[in-house]
Amino acid sequence: MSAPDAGPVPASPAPPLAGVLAVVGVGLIGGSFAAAMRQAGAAGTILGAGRQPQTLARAQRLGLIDEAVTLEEAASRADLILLSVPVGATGAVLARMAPHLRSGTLLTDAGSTKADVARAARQALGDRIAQFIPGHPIAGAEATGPEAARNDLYQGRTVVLTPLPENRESDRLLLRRAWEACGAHVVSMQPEAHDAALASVSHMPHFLASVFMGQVAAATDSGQRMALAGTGFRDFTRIAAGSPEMWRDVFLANRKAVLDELAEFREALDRAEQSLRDEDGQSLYDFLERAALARRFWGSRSRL
Ligand SMILES: NC(=O)C1=CN([C@@H]2O[C@H](COP(=O)(O)OP(=O)(O)OC[C@H]3O[C@@H](n4cnc5c(N)ncnc54)[C@H](O)[C@@H]3O)[C@@H](O)[C@H]2O)C=CC1
Ligand SMILES: O=C(O)C(=O)Cc1ccc(O)cc1
Repeated sequence: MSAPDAGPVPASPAPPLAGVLAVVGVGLIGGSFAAAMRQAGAAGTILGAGRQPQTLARAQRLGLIDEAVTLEEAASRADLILLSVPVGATGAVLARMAPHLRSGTLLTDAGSTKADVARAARQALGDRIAQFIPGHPIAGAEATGPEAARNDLYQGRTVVLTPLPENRESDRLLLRRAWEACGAHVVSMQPEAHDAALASVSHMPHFLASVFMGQVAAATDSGQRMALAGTGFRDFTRIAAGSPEMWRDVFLANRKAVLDELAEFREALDRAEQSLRDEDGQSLYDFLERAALARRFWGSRSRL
C-alpha cells in the first residue's frame, strides 16, 4: 500500500541570520537596526542592553526588543551583538562583556569614528579581537532615543566596515548580509581613511553648525533673530540639535583630523572674508559659483 500523496514538501523557512541579536544602546541607531532586522526576518529573538532601565522598557513597549537584559547576559546569549553607544563608552562596555562571550558570537558597532573604536576593542577583548568587526552606518538624524528609531533608516544608505586583519571571512560576510537585510549598501575601508573623510563631511558640519547656533542663541536679540529665521537657517542648523554626549565623544575621538580640517577651513574662511573686505565682487562671485556648482553636482548624484 502506498502512502497518500501529501503533495510537495513545503520548504522550511531559512533560519534568521542571527538567532539571537543583542543591541547595546537601544536609541536611534541601535533601535533602527533592531527594527530593520526584525522586519527583514533576519533576527529571531532581540535582546536589548544599556545604561537606563527606563529606556530599555520604552524600547520593549515600542516592540524594538523582546527582552531587556544585562550586558553580561547579552554577551552570553547573543549570536550577533551591535554596540550603538557613544564611542567613548565602547571600551568599558566591551570589557564588561568580554568574560561572558561565547567563541561563536560576532560583535560589531555603529560608532561614528573607527580608529579609536578598534583600539578600545583590542584592549578590551584581547585574544577575542577576531570576533569584533568595526562598522559605521552613514545614516541618522538629530533625534535620539528609541522613539526616533525607524525600520527604514538604513534603506539605500551606505554602511562602512573597517575590518581588522584578524576577522574571519565568514564573519565579514555575515555582517555584510545583516546590513544588506536592513537595506544598506556595504563598503570596506581603512579606519584612518574613514576618520579623515568623516572629519570633513560629518564632524566639521556638526562643529560649525553648533558654533553658529550657539553664537546666534547667545545674542541679546536672539529671540527676534530666530523669529525671523527661515528655511536656510533651519537647514544649516538642524544637526546642532543632536546629542551633546555623542558628539563630544566623536570630537575627542577624532580630535586630530577635526583640528586639521578646522585649520583648512579657517584659511578658506579668511580668503572669503578678504573678498568681502576688499569689496571684490568678482572673487565673491567666483567662490559662490564654485560652491553652488559643487553642491548641485553632489545633490544630483547623492539622493540626499
Ligand atoms: N545619531 C546619528 O545620526 C548617528 C550616530 N551614530 C553612532 O551611533 C551611536 C549611537 O548613537 P544614537 O543612537 O544616535 O544615540 P542615542 O542617544 O539615540 O542612543 C544611545 C543609547 O546608548 C545608551 N548608552 C549610552 N551610554 C551607554 C553606556 N555606557 N552603556 C550602555 N548604554 C549606553 C543610551 O542610554 C542610549 O539609549 C554613537 O556611537 C554614534 O556616534 C552613527 C551614525 C549616525
Ligand atoms: O543628521 C544627519 O543628517 C546626519 O548626517 C546623521 C549622521 C550623524 C553621524 C554619523 O556618524 C552619521 C550620520
